[in-house]
Amino acid sequence: MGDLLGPDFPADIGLAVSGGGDSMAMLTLAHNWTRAWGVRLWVVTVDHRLRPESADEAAMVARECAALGWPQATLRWHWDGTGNKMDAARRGRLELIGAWRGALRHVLMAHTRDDVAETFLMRLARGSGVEGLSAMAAMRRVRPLVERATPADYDGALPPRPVAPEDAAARDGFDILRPCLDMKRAELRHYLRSLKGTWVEDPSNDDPGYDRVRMRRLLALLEDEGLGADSLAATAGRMARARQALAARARAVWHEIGHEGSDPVTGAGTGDILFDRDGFAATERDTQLRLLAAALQFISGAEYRPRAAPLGSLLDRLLGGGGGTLHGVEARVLRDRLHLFREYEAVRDLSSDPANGLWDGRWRVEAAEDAAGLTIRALGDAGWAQLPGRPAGTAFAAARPLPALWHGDRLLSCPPLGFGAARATLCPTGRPGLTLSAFLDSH
Ligand SMILES: Nc1ncnc2c1ncn2[C@@H]1O[C@H](COP(=O)(O)OP(=O)(O)OP(=O)(O)O)[C@@H](O)[C@H]1O
Repeated sequence: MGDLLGPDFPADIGLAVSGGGDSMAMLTLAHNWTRAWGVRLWVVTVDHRLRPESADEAAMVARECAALGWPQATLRWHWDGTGNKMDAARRGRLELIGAWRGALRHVLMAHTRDDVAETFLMRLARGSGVEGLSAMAAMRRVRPLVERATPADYDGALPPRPVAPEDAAARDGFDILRPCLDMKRAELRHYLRSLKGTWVEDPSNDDPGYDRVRMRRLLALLEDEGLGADSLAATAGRMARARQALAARARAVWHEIGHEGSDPVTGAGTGDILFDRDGFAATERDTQLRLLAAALQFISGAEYRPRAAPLGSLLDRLLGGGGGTLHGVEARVLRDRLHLFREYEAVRDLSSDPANGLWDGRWRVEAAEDAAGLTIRALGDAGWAQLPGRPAGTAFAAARPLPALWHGDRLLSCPPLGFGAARATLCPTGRPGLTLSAFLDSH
């Protein structure tokens, strides 16, 4: 655990505990560990309210935490009935935990080696490549989705809040740590049983309607044939290392042929990504795809990598001298460069108050004067027409999606083009100062 947290780990650590065997075992392990290290645990349980027993399960976690002496909160989730239920629950859980965690920098989750093996099989069934077959990392950064928010519907204790919204803890999101990745589910259960610990069996873990449950059953059959969770997880681990090597190669190519966030002529920060056309064309296809996928996610802030088929066809079009849009990004060939910028359609209707967090999830815009009555909207056609002159080097199409400060219909400022007195800070995927190079690292 200490290895995962690093040498200067904080005194307060979050723990996501569902009441299932894995996370109850993690709670017990962490409890014993804290004795040696003087760490305080803050436990969170999300009651998804999808099964009648879920409230009792959360209450069981609350009782166990009270007995151990750790503060616990139960956050209630409301499903709006849209999307895939399990996927929606997982996202909703992360959002609620993000709002709950306050100033906590780390939240521990009890994913196990079996989870890695099941995920590997699920991805194999979809024909995934190195990316999808890579084992989940022991640490994953979650970007700040709901800065400064407090969960609306909860019981129990909330961790300390950040002192100011500008605090790094509030700004940079938090890390999910997975200390049980090298442990097997059976080991954790054995550990709990021997300590006479309590846990609940979630009946949906036996529902063959779920892919994961079917893979768990398949894994049990494979295990009998000598192809078990250990070997699958080991391969997934090797895939993760291969993926890191490929990412390192992409980063090296990026440093040779890439240009970030700046207008080719004025140097102003536009958040666009450009590649030298010849250098890009001379790069091997895997790296081209990796760079393109990273650039699309970096610009749009999308949580997921674009799908392989549309990504491949966008790459083919670019290599053939054409362009296209994907993932909320427009890609074009511009003389000797490939130019990727935010798709105007994706931001055309976004309007926000300068005081209200990030515009388009990636721009912080500060007005020079009193911001009352001002809005941030895309420059658009109307803003372009109000610019005092043609911005040197920025094409109309790439300028339209840039953030601008408006007073009604009057354009006051478009900071990325150097027009007006407002200031803008680019925060790709919600993180100020994130570079594509660093993004490729964690990608
Ligand atoms: N409802 C929840 N409330 C709090 N944390 C949760 C919840 N569901 C999952 N988690 C966290 O995410 C981890 C992985 O979730 P997953 O759904 O894969 O759980 P699992 O493998 O069934 O584990 P468990 O037996 O602990 O429920 C859990 O071990 C736990 O740390």
